[in-house]
Amino acid sequence: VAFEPMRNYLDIAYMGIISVGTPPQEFQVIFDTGSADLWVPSIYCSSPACSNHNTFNPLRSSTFVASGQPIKLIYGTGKMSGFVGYDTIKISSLVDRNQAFGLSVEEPDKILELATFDGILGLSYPSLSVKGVTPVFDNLWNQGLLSQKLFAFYLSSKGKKGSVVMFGGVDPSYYTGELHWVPVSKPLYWQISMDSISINGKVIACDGGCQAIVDTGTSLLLGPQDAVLNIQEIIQARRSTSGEYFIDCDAVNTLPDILFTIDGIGYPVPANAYIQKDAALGICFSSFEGNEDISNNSEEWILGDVFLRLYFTVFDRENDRIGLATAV
Ligand SMILES: CCOC(=O)N[C@@H](CC(C)C)C(=O)N[C@@H](CC(C)C)C(=O)N[C@@H](CC1CCCCC1)[C@@H](O)[C@@H](O)CC(C)C
Repeated sequence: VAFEPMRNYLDIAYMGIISVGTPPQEFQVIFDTGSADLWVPSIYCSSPACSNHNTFNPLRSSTFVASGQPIKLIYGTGKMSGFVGYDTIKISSLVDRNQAFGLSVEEPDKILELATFDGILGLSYPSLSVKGVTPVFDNLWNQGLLSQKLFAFYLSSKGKKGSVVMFGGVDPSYYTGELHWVPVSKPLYWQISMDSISINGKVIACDGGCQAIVDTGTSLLLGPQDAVLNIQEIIQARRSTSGEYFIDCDAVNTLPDILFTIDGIGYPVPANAYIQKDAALGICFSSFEGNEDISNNSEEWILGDVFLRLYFTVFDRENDRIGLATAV
């Protein structure tokens, strides 16, 4: 099992260090199960986001091979465009040779300029990656570097042991109880079927079942606008002028768990997880966010870091299933 330690940035993002090229050039990347491509900023990018981040210089890598293929990646927050190159990528003890990755030429969004990471390493299915590009995990597997075709995430909360993504095996010291396996419903994202979302035994969303994407690259819990509005009301969150929903911080002690039932098993999310405290401002916000991208009828949720801090998650490509267990 290869362990890649990650830094927890304010419970918003988890990033680890990889190196690209020979000799190695280091980058901080988000390990994102919600996308499938690897890219890093390059010396050919003049966006503000590139001038204040590490940039890859292919001219200084003896193992770099250019391809004329353009690449353009669009995320919920942020986008990049550039071109595809091949080089050696190092992730902890793993040496991923001849890996296709994006070199950015444009990174127009402010969010990437302010980001505490340089690039993104996607861990979703190859069907989600740009045409003809083999994702990192698939390349690692194809090179026989992993004993099992899976990876797992432990996302730390404040003051707990370090966050880590482990490749090729599961270290059971990161969870208690049993792993519950849920089949991937559609192998594009790490997508599963969810039974319901309830509070005090009453279904408040995902009534009759819905889809959920398990996404390490998303900070909060996203759902259809009106479903989320209903939850905001139930937890007495009030809309601020800036569009966020804030809650009386004392409510953490009185609001009940919200239960995400998946494959017949209930996964409680306590109020201290679905309420984010902004320590600096001393105010509290709801961790539920309406996703305007997702139409209200295709009830689809995104279980981000808020959920993943509570539940150690195994992403099993061998069996197209996700394992969930209570994180230590
Ligand atoms: C308080 C609000 O927090 C955020 O908006 N956080 C950002 C991540 C932060 C590190 C900038 C977020 O959740 N972004 C989601 C927003 C989306 C759920 C509407 C996203 O685009 N995540 C990216 C990965 C992000 C992209 C921005 C850079 C960091 C990695 C990817 O997982 C999704 O595109 C997957 C898709 C199913 C929605």
